[in-house]
Amino acid sequence: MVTFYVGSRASALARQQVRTFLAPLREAYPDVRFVHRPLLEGGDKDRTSRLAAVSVSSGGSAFSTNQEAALLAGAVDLVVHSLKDLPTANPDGLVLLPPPTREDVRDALCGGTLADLPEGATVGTGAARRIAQLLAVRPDLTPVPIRGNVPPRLGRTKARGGPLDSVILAAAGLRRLGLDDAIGELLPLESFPPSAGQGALGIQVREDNTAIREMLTDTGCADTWAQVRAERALLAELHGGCSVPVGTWATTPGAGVLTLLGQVTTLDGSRQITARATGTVTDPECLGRQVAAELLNQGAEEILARIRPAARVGS
Ligand SMILES: NCc1[nH]cc(CCC(=O)O)c1CC(=O)O
Repeated sequence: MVTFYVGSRASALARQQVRTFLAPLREAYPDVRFVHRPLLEGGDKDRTSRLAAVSVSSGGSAFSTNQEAALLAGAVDLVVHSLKDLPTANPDGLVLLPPPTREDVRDALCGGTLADLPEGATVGTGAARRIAQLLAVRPDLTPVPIRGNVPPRLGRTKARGGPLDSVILAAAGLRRLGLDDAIGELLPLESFPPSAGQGALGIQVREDNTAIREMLTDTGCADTWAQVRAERALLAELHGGCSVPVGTWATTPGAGVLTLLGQVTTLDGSRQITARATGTVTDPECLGRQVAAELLNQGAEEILARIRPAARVGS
């Protein structure tokens, strides 16, 4: 019997994402054994994992470098990431495969609605993009930096006994964890375009692992794949990671059409640049570069250059 080892972070969300990803595969390949090997990342302190010591010095994301090292070392055959946590620079020897259909791409306000929050209300989010977008529509609100996994972040709201009026979280994570009832408002995509790849899984394998690549050739969603490639190409062109105030949202309305919205906002929300274009699903990177170029034409570099050294917190 063939066994494939599947890596992911050890959080509840990551475990749920692996279950969701593996369910159809387990059904389609009853003779293959899929073994989940959760692996703690970055700030995680689990000493029991024999893989926790493996690390790469590629300067990658705190959410993904251990996973990538485990893949390269052959300790796992495949890693299920949250795509938006994966840097756009691809480590040598690893490739991304088309992921399953993406979850809800929107950000969610938990604890009221934007219109109902009183003047000066606190909104928990550490993400530069979310802070900037929030202040662009409600400059009176008070962003409060929060970090950590989804459930403890949600626990910071007054509704759940915490100190904050509200928090912003990705709808995808909330839905995957069955926490949809905490959503007060799904933020409109035109003013709150998400992080590149939000709501999608990042399915990463070794480039030379033909067995698993063959098995997974037909399991991905072509529309999701075109969308996230365009979004990531836009982000890469702006040299952005997960810590810059860049929002991007691609759609595939049908007939091979791909649309892409890009948005860059100053951290205080006072200036916002938006660009959009339409292309084809056959060349998502071209569309991403085109929209990025339009943003740069409108002055995006000036905004990003000012923010880059200061921005540290992801999402
Ligand atoms: N940066 C943390 C992170 N990475 C992926 C998700 C949620 C799931 C997703 O967007 O795919 C989250 C939490 C959040 O932003 O609320």
